[in-house]
Order: sequence, then C-alpha cells, then structure tokens
Amino acid sequence: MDFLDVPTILQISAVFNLMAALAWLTLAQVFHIAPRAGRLMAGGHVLRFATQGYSDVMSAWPAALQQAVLELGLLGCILMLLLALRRMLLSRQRPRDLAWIGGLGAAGIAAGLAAGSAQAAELAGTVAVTLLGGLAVRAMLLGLRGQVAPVTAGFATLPFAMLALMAFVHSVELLLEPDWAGHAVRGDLPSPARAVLWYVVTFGITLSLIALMIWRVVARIQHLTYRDPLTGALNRRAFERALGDAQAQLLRGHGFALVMIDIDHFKRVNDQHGHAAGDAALRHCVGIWQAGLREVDCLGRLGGEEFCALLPLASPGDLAAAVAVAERLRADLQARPLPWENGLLPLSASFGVALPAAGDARGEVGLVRADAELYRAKAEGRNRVCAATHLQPAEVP
Ligand SMILES: Nc1nc2c(ncn2[C@@H]2O[C@H](COP(=O)(O)OP(=O)(O)OP(=O)(O)O)[C@@H](O)[C@H]2O)c(=O)[nH]1
Repeated sequence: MDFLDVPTILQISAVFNLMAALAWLTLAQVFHIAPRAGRLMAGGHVLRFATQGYSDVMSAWPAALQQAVLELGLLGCILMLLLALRRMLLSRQRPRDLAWIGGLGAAGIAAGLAAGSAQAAELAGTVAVTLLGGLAVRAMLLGLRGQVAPVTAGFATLPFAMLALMAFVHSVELLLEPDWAGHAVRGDLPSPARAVLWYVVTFGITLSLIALMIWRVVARIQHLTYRDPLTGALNRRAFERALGDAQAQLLRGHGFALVMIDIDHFKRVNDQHGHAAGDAALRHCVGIWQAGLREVDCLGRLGGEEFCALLPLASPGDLAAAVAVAERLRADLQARPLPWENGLLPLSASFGVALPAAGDARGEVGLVRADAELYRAKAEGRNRVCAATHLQPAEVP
C-alpha cells in the first residue's frame, strides 16, 4: 500500500462521494425515483465530500477544530443515510433514536472542541457512528426480513455491520491510546490500509442502498402490473395467470378450489352513499378477505364488485374445506360493517365455490362453475355460500 497515502485515499473518497451525490440527485430530481431518499443520500455524500475534499484548507486550523469538523461531517452523513434507509425500507425506525444519538454525538464533539482535544472530539464522533451503524444493521434486518432471501439480506446488511464494527474498534483504540495530548488529526483513518477499508465500506453502503432502491422500484412496478390499484387484490390478468399455473399443477396432483365472490346490493352503496363509499367498501371487503386467507391463497378482482379466490387444497377434491373458507369469509364481512361518516354500513357478499375440471388448460371451466354457484347464492337470497357438488367437466363457453 506504499503508493497510497491517507491524503490521496481521502481525495479519491471525496471524488467518489461527489459522484455518488450527483448520481442520487439525478435519480431524485430528473427521474423522480425515490426522490426524498435520493435527496437525503445526495446530502450525506455532499457533507462527506465537503469534509474530506478540503483537508488541505483545514490543515492550517487548530487540531481540535479540524477533528470536530471531520467528525460532524461524518455524523451528519450517517444520520442522512439512516433517514434515507428509513424511507427506502418503510421502516418504523423512530427518528427520536436517531435524534438523541446524533445530538449526544454532536454535543460530545463540541465538548472535545471546547476542551481543545482532537482525540475527545474523535472519540465522541466514533461512538455515535458505532451506535448509528448498529441501528442501520437493525433497520436493514427488520426491513428485509421475509421480503428477500436471508442470504441477500445478509449481503445487503454486511457493509453497515462493517461500519459499526470498524467504528467500535476505533473507539476502543482511541480510549486505550495513552498519549491524548499528542493525538494527530487523521480524520478517522489511522493508516492507508484502514483508509482503504473505510472507502470499501462507504462504497459497499452506497451499492447496498442502490440495490435497495432498485428492489423497491421493481416491487412497485410489479405491484402496478399485477395488482388492482384500488383494492390491492390481483388484477384479472394476474389472477388468470395464477389460475393457469394452478391448473397445470392439477396434473401433478395438487388440487385447488375457486371461490367466486360478489358483494350484495353494491349498487345501493354507490347510489345512497356516493362513489367514494363504494370504493371504501371495496377496499374494506378486500382487507377482510385478505386477512382471512392464507399466504398461498390468492384473491383477484375480476371486475366491478366481483372477486375470485383461488385456494390450493391439501387434498384434491376437498370441497368441504373450500366451503369452510368461503363461509368464514362471508361471516367475517357480515360481522364487520364499513365505518362510514360517523356510522356503520352493513355489507354482505354471496359466494360460489367449485373445483376445477381436469383437461381445462386455462381453468375457465372451474370459473364458469363457481360463477353458476354464485348466481345460485344470489337467487337463493344472497349473503350465503353455494357449492358445486357435481364434478363433471362443464363445457367451456
Ligand atoms: N364505487 C365503485 N363502484 C363500482 C366499481 N366498479 C363497479 N362499481 C359499481 O358496482 C355496481 C354493481 O351493481 P350490480 O351489478 O347491479 O350489482 P349489485 O347492486 O351488487 O346487486 P347484486 O350483485 O345482485 O347483489 C354498479 O353500480 C357499478 O357502478 C368501483 O370500482 N367503484
């Protein structure tokens, strides 16, 4: 590492931070991708650039002042990064925690500066960065849990864990350093090797955040492509795709049932309480039904106030199990009226349950059957479940 000294690495890092700031700003301002998180990230990188890129200018200042400026820059940068992370992960990280750690860190740095001790200022900044790094690790692990594979979550979290670990090790070193008065200002980079490591960690954090942002954008696009924007249920196209897949699995012995659902007298809700109430009723019903279904089940909005649930069955042909689920969904909706304008709007729905037919590539026969049962439920008085007990394949219309 002879060819690289700490000031050179600092300058490389400063240029990297400037480029990263420009990239985040472009994404936020020009492409409107994660704009608030992007602006926070750009702000963090600019702070880091400003404190790293002007070390020559600062070299004439008193040591404690130089150190305090460097530490405040790093602290501000990490705080902005954590705020951006909070937005990207939609995490419930309390800003209060960030505020008190940041505030105590800044107060410690100021105290070090007042005492004329570069080492005390550095120690305060490094301890705060250790704690903030720990919070970042926690936010990443909680935010990604169940959303991506554990290995992916581990890789994405690694740079933050390295940041916390390196800051912790450096805090201990500073505490143990015998000659506080002779402490030289080196930023947080005691050697070229350590400086390179810091740079790699900064780079890793930036990459991790870019990956996080891409993941969020892709998830959003998928949501827009496959979901009904009003209710969040699968749209017709996505549901038909799921039905086609389930139908293919039928040949391998994995059975499923279809539950066609139609809200009763929905026109009255619109006519008597307005379209907004109708929309709220649709969201309310889907919220209740999604909560009553398992993760493997899927609920699609086929149009208007008509929905269909696809239920994989543990034993193919177990119509009774599907009827029990439909009955539960019916009872749940009946028990939970829609809160609307200081009152409660009672809602109910009719359900038609059917099993799929073998040899029906796209699953349309099952849908037709479930639809026929739904109409029977309507005709028999609504707010009930009817099921097709016959299993002969129907004709595809
Ligand atoms: N608010 C709202 N209304 C919708 C939406 N899509 C369809 N509708 C309304 O849903 C109503 C469906 O009414 P109908 O098909 O007569 O059915 P119904 O009143 O539920 O009667 P039954 O099904 O026989 O119990 C129509 O008034 C549509 O305008 C939507 O996205 N939002």
